[in-house]
Amino acid sequence: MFHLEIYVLKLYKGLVAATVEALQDIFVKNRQADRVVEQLLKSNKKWGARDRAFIAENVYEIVRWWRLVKYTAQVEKVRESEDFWRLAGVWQLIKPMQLEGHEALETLPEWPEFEGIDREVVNQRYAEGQAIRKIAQSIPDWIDQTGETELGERWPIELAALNKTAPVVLRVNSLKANTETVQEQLGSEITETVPGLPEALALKKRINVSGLESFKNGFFEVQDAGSQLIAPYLDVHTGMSVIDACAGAGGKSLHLAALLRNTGSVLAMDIEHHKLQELERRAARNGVTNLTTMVISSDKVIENLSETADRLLLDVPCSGLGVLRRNPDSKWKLKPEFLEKIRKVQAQILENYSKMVKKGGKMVYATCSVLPSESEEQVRAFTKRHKADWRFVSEHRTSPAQDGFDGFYMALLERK
Ligand SMILES: C[S@@+](CC[C@H](N)C(=O)[O-])C[C@H]1O[C@@H](n2cnc3c(N)ncnc32)[C@H](O)[C@@H]1O
Repeated sequence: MFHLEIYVLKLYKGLVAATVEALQDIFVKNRQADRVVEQLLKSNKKWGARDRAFIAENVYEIVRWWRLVKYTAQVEKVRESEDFWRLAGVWQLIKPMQLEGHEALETLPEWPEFEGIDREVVNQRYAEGQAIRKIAQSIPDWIDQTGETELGERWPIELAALNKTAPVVLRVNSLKANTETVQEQLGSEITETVPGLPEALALKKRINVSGLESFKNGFFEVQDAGSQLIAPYLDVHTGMSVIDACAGAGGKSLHLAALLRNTGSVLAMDIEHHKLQELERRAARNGVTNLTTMVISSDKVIENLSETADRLLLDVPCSGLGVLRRNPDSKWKLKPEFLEKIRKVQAQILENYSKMVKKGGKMVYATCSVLPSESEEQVRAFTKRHKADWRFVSEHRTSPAQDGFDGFYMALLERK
């Protein structure tokens, strides 16, 4: 969807050192990759646009290809600074084979940190790694196994697509703007429309959108195309009472408020207060006036809202295995125990929160996971338990492999 520039490669030691520092923060201090990159880029005002792009791209791509890079570099445990430097050096050699638009380096610079990296050995190890899926696709054994068990033949195709760099997609805020005006403001060569998604604009060229006046004025939000299908799936009409019960920082709450054209009400709920505070800031920027927030501090909060919603969105917490393109570090941090636990939380949320829907009202259950055990199977189990009072209407999946969107699942159910 967007075009990468061809980089003529010259390595600058300061930038590689910054990349190494970020990787240490992510893998040793266990910090979130996007936060680390954001903070690092803020910390040095002297870096130009190309330097920033170099650091962001190299950090994200090394994290994405971590297992493959380690295998190629023959580093089992990455602990010391010298291990990280070795990985950064080996990555520079294999980068042109992994990413489009990168020229091969003739040789690595003769820095002491890169001593002992032999190009021939690197090429040989890289070729060997390509024959082993979990190495070539850089995924932990247990996730590869779970994916294969749950998705069968579709798994290798989706896995490969989940390792692609994600496009940046905007959702135009229909309360303040339309796609034509935003396209004009950004420049026609910057964005393109997305078939089937009237409010989406995909960036053809990576730019820092959050610094733009039109962003600060609330004309658009950054939201993946697959995610933009979820709020419309809830079939909202003006004047309705809508609850978004796992609202987080509110990507979908804002979309729901816009679909309601600021009529009716959106009650955005979450167990985490700081996320709702961020949502309130975003709502103000978006010109949203029909939204309130509420922290779920106990079961009582949910009970008190029994049969009050015309529409309910349950965008439940999940493994995030549909959005690995954007959060490649999560595959290294995710643990089987967490997946087990989160499936139970999903079932409980469906069971308890669905009571907030009025008779005749509707609910969408959504995940950003490619796994049926967090998605289709949860909905099947729920409708089986509640045959008498809930009707399954429809479901939809987005596929990173087939439509290039993140991997979302959404099911629409109606209360009898
Ligand atoms: C997939 S994220 C939501 C993303 C959000 N809807 C958006 O569009 O940006 C799931 C959210 O559920 C929240 N959560 C976790 N457990 C919850 C619970 N028991 N009840 C309500 N929300 C919960 C998390 O804090 C997180 O913000």
